[in-house]
Amino acid sequence: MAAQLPAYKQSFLKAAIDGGVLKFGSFELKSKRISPYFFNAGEFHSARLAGAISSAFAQTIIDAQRSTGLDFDVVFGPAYKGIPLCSAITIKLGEQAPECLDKISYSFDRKEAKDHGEGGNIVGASLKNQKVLIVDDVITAGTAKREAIEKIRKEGGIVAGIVVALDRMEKLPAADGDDSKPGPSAIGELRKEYGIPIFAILTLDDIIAGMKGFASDDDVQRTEAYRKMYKSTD
Ligand SMILES: O=P(O)(O)OC[C@H]1O[C@H](OP(=O)(O)OP(=O)(O)O)[C@H](O)[C@@H]1O
Ligand SMILES: O=C(O)c1cc(=O)[nH]c(=O)[nH]1
Repeated sequence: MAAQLPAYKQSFLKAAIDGGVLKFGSFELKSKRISPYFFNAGEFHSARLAGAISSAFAQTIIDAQRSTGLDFDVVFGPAYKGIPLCSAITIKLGEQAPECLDKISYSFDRKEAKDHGEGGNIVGASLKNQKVLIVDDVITAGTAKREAIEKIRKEGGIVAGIVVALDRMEKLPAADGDDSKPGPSAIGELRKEYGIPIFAILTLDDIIAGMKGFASDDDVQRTEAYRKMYKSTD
């Protein structure tokens, strides 16, 4: 286990490993890259694991509030994996910081607009004129995060920041499709382009340090080779 990590990150990494959230093999990502590892936040479904992931998010958010002044009204989870996250994290924040019980809410989007009943794309708190914190499982190329930012802005919200469980530390996909060239990070470009802070509970470096005790040498080598190929220059 990565010894330098704060205790709550270590126990989150342990929960991800023990809960089978972190898998090794061959996985096609949203970006079309083929990855030897995959972080499936859908596996955090038991009461124990849902508690573990929401606690780690709440701790990361509270640390960011203290250290950077992060301020928000609504916790927004992009469909689909962001949906249970935003709800569980909001409940956990209310428990850990009771002063925010009546101050913060959650909200999420539908992948397809609903054309009956209340209609629309957003479920939960209105985003209009609200400071919105996006929570999601993973950041790879930043495509899903860009879509979420644009949706929130369209609804009149102000994006306050992003918190993810895992920063895969990857470079942006190359415009010419040649992924072998060095490139800037997806996370750094989002920070610059939108002027927002982005926080992660774990990074790929933490995972590689933590997997050494339990994964096969072959999986460690393939994950290190993937990091070498796709890690950003910043
Ligand atoms: O493009 P990025 O911002 O780097 O993020 C990669 C995202 O892609 C996946 O979501 P997907 O859109 O496949 O939806 P899901 O939540 O339904 O799995 C995954 O869950 C990450 O959230
Ligand atoms: O980039 C993705 O699509 C992705 C990577 C990952 O580790 N986990 C996930 O759910 N999606």
